[in-house]
Amino acid sequence: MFEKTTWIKLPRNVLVGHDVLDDLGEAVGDLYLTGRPLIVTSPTPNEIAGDRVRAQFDDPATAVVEEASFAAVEELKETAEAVDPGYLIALGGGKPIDIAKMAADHLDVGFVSVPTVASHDGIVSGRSSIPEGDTRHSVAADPPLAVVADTTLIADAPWRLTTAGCADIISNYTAVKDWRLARRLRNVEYSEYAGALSEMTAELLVENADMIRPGLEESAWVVVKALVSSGVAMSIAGSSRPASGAEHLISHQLDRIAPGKALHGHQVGVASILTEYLHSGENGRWDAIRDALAELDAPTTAAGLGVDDAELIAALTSAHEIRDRYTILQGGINEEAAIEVATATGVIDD
Ligand SMILES: NC(=O)C1=CN([C@@H]2O[C@H](COP(=O)(O)OP(=O)(O)OC[C@H]3O[C@@H](n4cnc5c(N)ncnc54)[C@H](OP(=O)(O)O)[C@@H]3O)[C@@H](O)[C@H]2O)C=CC1
Ligand SMILES: O=C(CO)COP(=O)(O)O
Ligand SMILES: [Zn+2]
Repeated sequence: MFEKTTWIKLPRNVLVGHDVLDDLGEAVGDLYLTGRPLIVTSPTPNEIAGDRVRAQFDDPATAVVEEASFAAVEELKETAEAVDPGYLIALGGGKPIDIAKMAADHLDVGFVSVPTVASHDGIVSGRSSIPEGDTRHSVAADPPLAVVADTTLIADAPWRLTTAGCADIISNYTAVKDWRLARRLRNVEYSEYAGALSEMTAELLVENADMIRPGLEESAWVVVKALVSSGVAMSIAGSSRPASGAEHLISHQLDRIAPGKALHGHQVGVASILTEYLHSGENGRWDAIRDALAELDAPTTAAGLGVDDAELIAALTSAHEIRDRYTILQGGINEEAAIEVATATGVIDD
């Protein structure tokens, strides 16, 4: 008997473009939500865009979060108890978006994502990534009901955050390779639709890297659309598999070994060079990944990430220990082999 069920949760309204922040009220109105909104933001986006958001709603409440942590999620839930919001609006980068996403899930209310940076695909996905001690927990939650991404604001945000978002998308290329490998060797559930969408999104960014430039609104638009596609791929898969393979494991280990030194997207980009080499050898597309990252001003080396060669090697050799997710690193890579791949790809010096 056929017993499979699929439940794909996707945002209903996605607005990306020039000054669309002023259409937020209309996009939210179209969702038929009731009650007052609680706007969850952090200091800079609150200063840049908080008043423009508040002006579009009756009786909005605001919570400003300073850090991403489980304590911040609990604090937000306490604020929500006092405010009694009908829904949450997250305004800012990954920090307020992840906290609002998780709190909304616990409170059983909807949430709307209003990214002011394009730093990673968490701005549209159904996953929160919350640091705790030296670990980052990837927690499933409902994706946003709507995403309103104002390219005017995003184009003005620090360029390094945008290049991190680009690198997070480029890393989908190796994430999908790991997913396919896991299907072949461990029969893990695989979605052709999610895999193809994620892979195509990464390919498009690699091919068009030279057209993505700082301060250009059109570039912000291309990057946000790619992040939306990546989020949709994860929603179709019902997991982060289409966008998170061994390169993400290496990055998660770098978060522990060398915390706070580099942005998530930059770490997964460099790690993707390594895992592509491991998948396909010297004739693989690791150099196309490296060249696309370089074209975008994203780091391509350990030094570019601000981490020591030894820290990079430690992350690479221990990445397989942290998650039950079959990848090219299953069983681990020893130090000698790790140094060889990192040297061959120029990620560490000879
Ligand atoms: N859910 C997921 O899949 C993933 C989640 N993450 C999580 O996301 C977080 C990192 O994301 P990131 O977006 O870098 O985090 P932040 O929200 O901290 O944003 C980065 C910086 O940009 C500032 N900022 C925001 N908008 C603007 C703007 N328009 N102009 C200028 N500055 C701006 C913020 O200011 P301020 O300091 O005032 O907030 C902050 O200093 C981490 O908590 C990480 O764990 C990372 C990867 C994946
Ligand atoms: O960063 C992500 C996808 O780009 C989320 O992946 P994780 O499930 O590894 O946290
Ligand atoms: Zn990522």
